[in-house]
Amino acid sequence: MSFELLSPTEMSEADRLSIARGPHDGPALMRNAGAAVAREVLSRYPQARTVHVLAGPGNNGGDGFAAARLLAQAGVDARVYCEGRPVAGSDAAGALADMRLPLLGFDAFAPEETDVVVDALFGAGLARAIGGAYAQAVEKANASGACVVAVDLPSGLSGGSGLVLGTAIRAGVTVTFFRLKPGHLLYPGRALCGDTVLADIGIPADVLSEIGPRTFRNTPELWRETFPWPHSGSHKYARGHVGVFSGGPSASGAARLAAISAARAGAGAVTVLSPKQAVQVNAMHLTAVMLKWIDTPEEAVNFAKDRKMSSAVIGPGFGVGERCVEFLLALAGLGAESPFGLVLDADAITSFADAPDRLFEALAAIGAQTGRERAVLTPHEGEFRRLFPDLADAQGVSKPERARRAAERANAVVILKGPDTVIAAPDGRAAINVNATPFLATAGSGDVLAGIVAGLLAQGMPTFEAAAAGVWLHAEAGARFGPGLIAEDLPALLPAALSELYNGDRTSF
Ligand SMILES: NC(=O)C1=CN([C@@H]2O[C@H](COP(=O)(O)OP(=O)(O)OC[C@H]3O[C@@H](n4cnc5c(N)ncnc54)[C@H](OP(=O)(O)O)[C@@H]3O)[C@@H](O)[C@H]2O)[C@@H](O)CC1
Ligand SMILES: Nc1ncnc2c1ncn2[C@@H]1O[C@H](COP(=O)(O)OP(=O)(O)O)[C@@H](O)[C@H]1O
Ligand SMILES: [K+]
Repeated sequence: MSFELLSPTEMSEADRLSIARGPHDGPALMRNAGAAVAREVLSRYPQARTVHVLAGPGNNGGDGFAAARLLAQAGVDARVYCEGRPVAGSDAAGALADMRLPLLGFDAFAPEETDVVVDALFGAGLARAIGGAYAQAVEKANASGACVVAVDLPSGLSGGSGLVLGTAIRAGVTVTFFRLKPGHLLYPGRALCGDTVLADIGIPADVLSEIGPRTFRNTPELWRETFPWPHSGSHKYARGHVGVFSGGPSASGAARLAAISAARAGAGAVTVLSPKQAVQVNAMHLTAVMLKWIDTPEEAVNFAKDRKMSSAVIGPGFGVGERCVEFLLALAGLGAESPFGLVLDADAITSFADAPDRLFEALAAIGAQTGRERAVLTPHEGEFRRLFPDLADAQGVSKPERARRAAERANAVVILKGPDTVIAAPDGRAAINVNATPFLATAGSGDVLAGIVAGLLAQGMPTFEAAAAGVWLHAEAGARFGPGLIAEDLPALLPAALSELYNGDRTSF
């Protein structure tokens, strides 16, 4: 499956460019869309005798008319309900004229549990909250227990943001066209779509070069070419050296989780940088990972320079406060001689809650030194709110857009975590992750993610790609375990996920 995602505006641009280039005009695209929906209904629900088609006033309704015509031709009892009529001369009006089935009002809509409902009320053109008779029809469909096949999007779901406007239909299957939309992958939308089927309706892929999509599904195709596999001439120093800052004696586990994960992700060397009081406890638990006693920011910077550290993780278990701020500001000065990647998680984010601009300025300095942002922030929604309170509360703004604005402001790649983790870069690229499992919601899981990303950064992978690959690998590892997963399990699950990537076992993800 392709990885570009199109906003409703970009999708209508794709329609427009495709129609301008031919060979399919608007009515032909609509017939193809209707045929894809009818095909899905007939193949999934061969026993269904009655199919209720809810048609809206725009082209989404037009797809519904086109599907109803084919369903009736196939011998199905197709009943079509419509309140407003399509605008005269529109493609939808043409599809209605071709359909030749009676139009019923929404009052007559009373689906049984064993029926199928085709939801063609609103798709890309949903402009405001659904209300009135449309909302009642949506509620009736949801309450009926009938299987719903949504055309393009479950009605009420915003294709751009994945947010619900007013109310929304709950679909068992969603048939969408040409490319997926962000709303199919972002919650709550993802949960409303059921299975999402992507249908080819004849729009040529080369329209994308003119549209230039900036939002993607996070699949290996997005970053595979930049993945840092070792080659025959590699030696451990060429594979990067990661430093992971440890907290005190009662908070050192997070750093060790991040450290072993960085090593599993392929870093040639990993050192836990530990305060004196925690050196002993760290020493008892580390084998391949090295250990260095570091008490001051100056010692950290000197060690990083002497031992050619190429990335660092700071935050997990480190402790919130001025000490963390001082370490971070010192590390931000690295990178003048060679690229230095910095992953900021947990306490390193929270430590700047009172003065986010201080952090953003420091990260801008890294960018200025290395020519590109080399820092990654990994907030969950709570941590995001501490640094970007205005963006956290922005009404109706999608998760990718919030992450993008944050990335631009922070001069860093932002991994905004959750069931639909978004990775965003200051240049406007954003990827939505789709392979996670809820079993990843376990203490320490975020520390593992921070370590994986640092491991990839240390090997020279570009920042956005390293962040996206790290999120994918973390989720893939979690998905391989399932129930009972704890964070300690994750590093040992990485080799299988990496092998699959390395061997190219799966050609499409
Ligand atoms: N172009 C093509 O060739 C192809 C397009 N395709 C299909 O077209 C779909 C997009 O069609 P679309 O742009 O007409 O939008 P659509 O989703 O039907 O809604 C717009 C209508 O709804 C109305 N409306 C909006 N919100 C409302 C609300 N809350 N409550 C009440 N009314 C509301 C709005 O009215 P207005 O806002 O103007 O008052 C307008 O009348 C796309 O999803 C795909 O299925 C495919 O066939 C492939 C080829
Ligand atoms: N419901 C969920 N489904 C999938 N992944 C989830 C879910 N909840 C959390 N995660 C993932 O689990 C990880 C938790 O990280 P974080 O909240 O930082 O935990 P911790 O600080 O305990 O390590 C993140 O990668 C996040 O995306
Ligand atoms: K719909």
